[in-house]
Amino acid sequence: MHTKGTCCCSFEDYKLTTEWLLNQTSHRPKVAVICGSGLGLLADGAANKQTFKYQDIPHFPVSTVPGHEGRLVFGMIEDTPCVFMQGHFHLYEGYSLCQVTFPVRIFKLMGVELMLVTNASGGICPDFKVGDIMIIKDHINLPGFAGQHPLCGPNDERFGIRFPSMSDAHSKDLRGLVLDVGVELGCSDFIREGVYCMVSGPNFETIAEARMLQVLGCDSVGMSMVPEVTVAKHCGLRVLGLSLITNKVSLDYSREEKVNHEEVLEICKMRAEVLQKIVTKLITRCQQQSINTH
Ligand SMILES: O=P(O)(O)O[C@H]1O[C@H](CO)[C@@H](O)[C@H]1O
Ligand code: HPA
Repeated sequence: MHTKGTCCCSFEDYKLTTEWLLNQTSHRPKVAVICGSGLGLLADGAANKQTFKYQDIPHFPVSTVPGHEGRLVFGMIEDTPCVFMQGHFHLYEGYSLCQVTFPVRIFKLMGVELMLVTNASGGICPDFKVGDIMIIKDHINLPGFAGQHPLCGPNDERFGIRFPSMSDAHSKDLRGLVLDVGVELGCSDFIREGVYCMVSGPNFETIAEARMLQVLGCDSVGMSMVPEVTVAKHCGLRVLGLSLITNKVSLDYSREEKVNHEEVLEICKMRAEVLQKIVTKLITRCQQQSINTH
């Protein structure tokens, strides 16, 4: 029985979904890629694909936001077995954080070791331009400050410890690797690094809120990713986050432009191909490194 404020998913739920998937596919993914708004194309580079609609997977939430296809795609990037989430879940859709992060624990139980998260966000750092790709160096869990935290409730030691450290949530090695990959692909000009802040949404920020976030040290703001990263880190996955700057957040009352989701998707479409190249190369490099270090 679940009590108020605790996780709505039991270990048996996670196990059932994992076993269902493992029975349906012979893929055994080592890398999971969560594709943010309009970035489902990241799965296109995978070979030997097998796709499941979220609605057909037991206990899986479904995507309700345009730009989130709602499909789980298994496939190979060179020699690395991967799983791609074409669309993820948000608090503003009405999901609990336990539902939002449900797939992460499924990945863990399936044997995934590395999770790459992508998303769209609004640039707060004045140096950022629309179309920049921000390597997430760190994050601020703003809903977490108000008790909206995916690890609230009884701790399940089978996944991780009660008080996990988050000071190294975003792998330093992987961040360095993205910079190298950026140089190789000739796209260093628009690769940045910064702090991502999660807000619950669904409205875009007021100017006063945006100014507050800037004072707090946020370089970009979005409505996702932090719960997934927190749960991934809790259960021992390596994590790398990449955020596409799709708009500049208004910090000035005289600015007339207003952001909208269509514009966000448009920029994602424009950058999806290069982001796909970065993700593909990164996965290949990780595979080579693990071969070299074993
Ligand atoms: O974080 P993702 O899902 O990539 O998308 C971002 O873009 C949407 C708003 O346009 C919100 O969902 C926000 O979080
Ligand atoms: O400006 C933004 N704010 C919050 N979330 C977002 N996702 C894309 N752009 C934004």
